[in-house]
Amino acid sequence: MPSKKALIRRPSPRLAEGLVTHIEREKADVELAVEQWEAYAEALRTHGWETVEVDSADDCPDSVFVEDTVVMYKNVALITRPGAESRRVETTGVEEAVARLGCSVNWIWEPGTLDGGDVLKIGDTIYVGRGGRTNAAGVQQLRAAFEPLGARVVAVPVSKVLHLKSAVTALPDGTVIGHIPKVDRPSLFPRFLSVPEESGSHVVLLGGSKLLMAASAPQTAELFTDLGHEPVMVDISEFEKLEGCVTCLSVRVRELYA
Ligand SMILES: NC(=O)NCCC[C@H](N)C(=O)O
Repeated sequence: MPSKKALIRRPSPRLAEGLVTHIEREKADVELAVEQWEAYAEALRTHGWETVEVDSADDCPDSVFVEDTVVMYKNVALITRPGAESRRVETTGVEEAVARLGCSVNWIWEPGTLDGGDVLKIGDTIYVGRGGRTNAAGVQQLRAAFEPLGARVVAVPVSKVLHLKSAVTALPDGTVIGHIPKVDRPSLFPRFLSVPEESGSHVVLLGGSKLLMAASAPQTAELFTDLGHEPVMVDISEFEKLEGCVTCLSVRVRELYA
């Protein structure tokens, strides 16, 4: 039976030491971050997702951004090899968690690097961002892992932001959304809608017309409401200070038949 589980990982007490690449560092308030993370997890549960906590990794400041460590396609969990060396140790706990869930497990190997934040799935098309964290070998390995299972992998350049999904995600109808100044090549996507705020580019599909979005994108939420979607807003300000967005705080596991 198709599953509706979401992996999440409690913020590390060292969250404020997380990596910052494209923005100025602003000190994150860890206590507030934990509250925001709990509200985020609650929003997932309210909309029918069973949250599964990966064992926390207190020594890994960026471990809350669990999306970067694993890519799901069908029942296969592809454990990544994060582009930032300091994040590679995060994958151990995630590997244990997906194995416990009954996923089939595969890996990105050296010299490949790939962050889950660079992978956007729209049906059986998998866009992968080739940027600061994902290299060409990582793209090739992603292809080798998922194309035999029926996916078509499309590589796109990413230079203006941390990850592909910092620039674009997709609405339930497959329309790709992004804030134009941050998107390298909007023309690569068959249907593209420009949004007014950078953080409006990030949505997690909760099911039906519900979209989980950051509270920092109220104008984009209005645009989506006008188009018949139903935004569910969460404040993730402390994660945004570390270049995180709503997408990177969870990994939805939808096709488990265990
Ligand atoms: N998928 C994502 O957008 N992940 C955000 C990761 C932020 C973290 N501070 C990092 O630089 O790796």
